[in-house]
Amino acid sequence: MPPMAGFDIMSTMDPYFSSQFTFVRQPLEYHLYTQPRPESLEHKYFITDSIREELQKRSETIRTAPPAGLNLPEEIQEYHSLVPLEPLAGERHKFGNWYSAVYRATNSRDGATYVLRRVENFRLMQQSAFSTIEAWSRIRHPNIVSVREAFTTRAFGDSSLVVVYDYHPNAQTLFEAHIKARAPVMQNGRLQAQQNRILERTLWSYIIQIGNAIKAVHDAGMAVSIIDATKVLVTGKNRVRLGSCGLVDVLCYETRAESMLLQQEDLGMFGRLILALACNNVTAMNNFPKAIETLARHYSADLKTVVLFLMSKPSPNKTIGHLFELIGSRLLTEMDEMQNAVDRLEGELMSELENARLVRLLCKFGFINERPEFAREPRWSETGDKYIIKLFRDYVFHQVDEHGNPVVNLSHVLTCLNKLDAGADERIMLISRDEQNCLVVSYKEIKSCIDSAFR
Ligand SMILES: Nc1ncnc2c1ncn2[C@@H]1O[C@H](COP(=O)(O)OP(=O)(O)OP(=O)(O)O)[C@@H](O)[C@H]1O
Repeated sequence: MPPMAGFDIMSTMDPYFSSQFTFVRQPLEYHLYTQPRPESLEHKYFITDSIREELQKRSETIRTAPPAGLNLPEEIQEYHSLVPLEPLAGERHKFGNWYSAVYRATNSRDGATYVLRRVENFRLMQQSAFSTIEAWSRIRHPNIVSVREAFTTRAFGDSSLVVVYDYHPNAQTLFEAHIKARAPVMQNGRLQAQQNRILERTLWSYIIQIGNAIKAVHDAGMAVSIIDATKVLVTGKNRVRLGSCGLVDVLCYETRAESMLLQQEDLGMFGRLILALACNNVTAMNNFPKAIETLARHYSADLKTVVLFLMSKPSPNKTIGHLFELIGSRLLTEMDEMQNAVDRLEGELMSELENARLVRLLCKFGFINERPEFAREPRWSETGDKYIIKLFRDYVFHQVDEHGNPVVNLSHVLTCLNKLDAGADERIMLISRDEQNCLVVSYKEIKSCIDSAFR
């Protein structure tokens, strides 16, 4: 019996002989397993439009140039191309006792984009205050905007403190996403206020994500110190991250309370944030009984229990760990959602799987075909290897139907390129445009022509 390709049948018979008869693994021609899809499903070769649009918008936001005349420093430390992330004119809110401003900037060392949060007119009393930023920069958590570094600068014309964070393009604050009043819209011929009420399952998702972030910070022996609707960012579909971490630690370095106390305060702030989101009002806490009544009217009793726990008096039992005991099986729902989201994204990624390889192949093609500087060189003449490549290019891209109309068929192009990349033995007939020449060649031969021409 002839041995099977790449596999010696003897090696399965007697384990004592296995060292003599080894299994020879053949390279898989897996490119050939990509079956062309029906023409009507050609769009499936690419990620869906909604995701593409979202990512494209983010990429565009990162690349927009700063408007002229902003009068901002050209460069601060290693950061340049500053763009304010909020309007410079109009009402400004204070961050504690200070005015602050947020800028996007590019780092010249790694080329990445960051956020600089500047606190104006700040005088650093002790250099050791920056040790808290070092501790923050060691925390990497999916629900915390990463803190990179902090420094003081006179580049803005005053003495400013700058804390650098990761940049999440097109992020919104929870306030902007859920609480800020929206312009009324036309409905049934009448202007109507837009419904802002946040869904209960979204609220639970936020509670779990923010609770998770707080737990990571408390486990590291630190406190968040600012949990506020304007300082929590929504960075994608229902994904939230605590922003502005570490800032209070530097600003209030001299007057910081003990971390146990600060952690209890974190839980209170967290409760107030949930209440503000549930009531659609940042000042909901000013009338606590009414706020609880509104919450009870629109949401489940479990949500009320969580808020009451977070707003209860400080006690040794009031910890972020205890909150997760109250949340219970809702954690599983959140886990399901997350896993579904990963599956969805993997599915999207699958549709782009072959594209990078095919683009490289097309680039190779582009380098070889129609080089004007070689037009009269015998080596690049319209004969031999280069001629085959040219005819193959026509076979892939320039076919016409019986009426002389171009055949625009993506599946045909991808099938040809896949077979070419795999160097298949299949033979095709290449015909010159004037129909005077006809060559029968295999993909394997065309592949070797392309390789040698490219070299
Ligand atoms: N790390 C970040 N990545 C992307 N955008 C951010 C980041 N941090 C803040 N922003 C954006 O910058 C803008 C200004 O942030 P800021 O914290 O000043 O919010 P704000 O709503 O203006 O709060 P305040 O009322 O306290 O000024 C917000 O739109 C926010 O989405």
